[in-house]
Amino acid sequence: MTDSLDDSDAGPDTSEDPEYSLSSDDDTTDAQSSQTPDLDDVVFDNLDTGSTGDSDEASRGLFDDLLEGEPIFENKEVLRPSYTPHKLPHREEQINNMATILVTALRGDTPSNILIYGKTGTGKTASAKFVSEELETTSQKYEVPCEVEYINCEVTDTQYRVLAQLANKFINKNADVIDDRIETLEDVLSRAREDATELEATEFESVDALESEIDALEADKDDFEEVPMTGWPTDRVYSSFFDAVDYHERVVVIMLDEIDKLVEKSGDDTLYNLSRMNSELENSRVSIMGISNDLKFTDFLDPRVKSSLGEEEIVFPPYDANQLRDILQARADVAFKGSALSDDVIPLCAAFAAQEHGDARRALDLLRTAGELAERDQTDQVEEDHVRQAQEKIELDRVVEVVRTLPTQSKIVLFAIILLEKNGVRNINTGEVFNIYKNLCEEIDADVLTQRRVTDLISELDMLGIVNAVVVSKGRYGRTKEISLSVPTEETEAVLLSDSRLGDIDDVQPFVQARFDN
Ligand SMILES: Nc1ncnc2c1ncn2[C@@H]1O[C@H](COP(=O)(O)OP(=O)(O)OP(=O)(O)O)[C@@H](O)[C@H]1O
Repeated sequence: MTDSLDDSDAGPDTSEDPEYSLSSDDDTTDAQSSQTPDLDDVVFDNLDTGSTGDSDEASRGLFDDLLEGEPIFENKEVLRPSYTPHKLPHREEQINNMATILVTALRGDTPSNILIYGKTGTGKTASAKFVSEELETTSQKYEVPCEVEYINCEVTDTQYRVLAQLANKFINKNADVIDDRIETLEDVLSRAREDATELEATEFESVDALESEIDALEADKDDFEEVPMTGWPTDRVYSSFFDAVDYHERVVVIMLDEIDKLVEKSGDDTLYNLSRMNSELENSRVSIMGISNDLKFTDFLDPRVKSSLGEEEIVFPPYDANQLRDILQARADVAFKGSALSDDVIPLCAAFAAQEHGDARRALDLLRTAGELAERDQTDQVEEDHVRQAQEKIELDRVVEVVRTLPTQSKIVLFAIILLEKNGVRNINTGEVFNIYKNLCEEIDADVLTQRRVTDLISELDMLGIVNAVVVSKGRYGRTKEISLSVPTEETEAVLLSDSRLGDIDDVQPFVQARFDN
């Protein structure tokens, strides 16, 4: 098809050419437009402007350039957060501790509840998932019923949702178990109808008994009603979950990742209910594995919940630079082509991430981004400089995300600080920020908060690392805050102005002037 077009005089296929469709729309009547288009005209139009050639070259160049460089990556996926590694260096101790506690489940007993603590990126989720998979595999091997259910409480953050999600998981699992059982029994039934001695090896005394067991199983299946994601009273959701879990003998480990988010959002009722279930369950046993990066969240728990949940505690300390090197090296061996990394790359990524409280996620992000930047440069080696650029890029991305998601009032306060800095004001104080803030609010019709609230918002910006506010003593004039920006001015301003409300402010100069008038 392509060949015949190239060789013929008809010119390129214009069916998707925007120029063509524009001109035919522009000046044709309905009657004309229903006629066969005159291809020759279009071809000549394009030839006149020379646009076909250019755009072909441009679109060819776009991908050709990128493909030309030796690819650096062998398998980039292993550097992504979604990848679950099978080896977790420097977490042997924590993994063994978890396994020692959970092995009880394989003996058919209830394991103690476990609380896992550690800062972000210290491998808590990866280790807990690894142990769970091993636990489930071993339970299948020894035919001891043991199941692990994972819930991310950042997403599923109310008692209703947690219980409904769990209920539905177990309802579905029960349905599978029931279907299997019915299939087996129906098989026996059909053989028993031919030959009654087939029943001798079973627990059924007659074909009737077998039939009524199948009917009972069908009825059980119908009884399990899926829980809707809203609308039921919580008691009903709880009892659905309870019945579904207790349907047959098993040990269930409920893994609640980011458990602090659940407590923060909806208190400790869920944990209270889950932790007292075992005294009422007849067939099954439930054990909870909570994961948190907030060491203090248990302070908000009812003492009974706190002691039950924290039967066993496992701490995941931050990684140091050497440990991060090992983690990166193991992944890099799979992710990159043989000699794609220069010697300094892994130590530098590890050193940067070690400064960030030993976060393996950050280290892996850095390595992946450095690789992508090198790929974009079309070099065949990732160099130290790519890591430095990656560090800046990740930091900027973080700032952009934090600033973009600030509430409008905080954005106005931050904009006021930026305006002051851009106009060369040094040692900015709260009063100056407030004056400009007030004017900006009036301009965009936003509510004006009190100076005290604005001071709080400045402290919040400080905590987010966007501004730096230090309290300085002015001797007998008391104390004041000196505020400066901790993030790049231009980029932050651009993010703020992309907010439709702030973007409406055309000329900011009068607002800065206003600080001298107040
Ligand atoms: N010891 C390790 N070996 C290999 N990869 C690791 C190790 N520790 C963490 N990682 C990787 O680092 C990333 C973050 O780990 P993980 O999600 O387990 O952290 P976390 O402690 O649960 O963090 P958060 O509290 O933010 O959820 C994942 O991509 C994980 O595969």
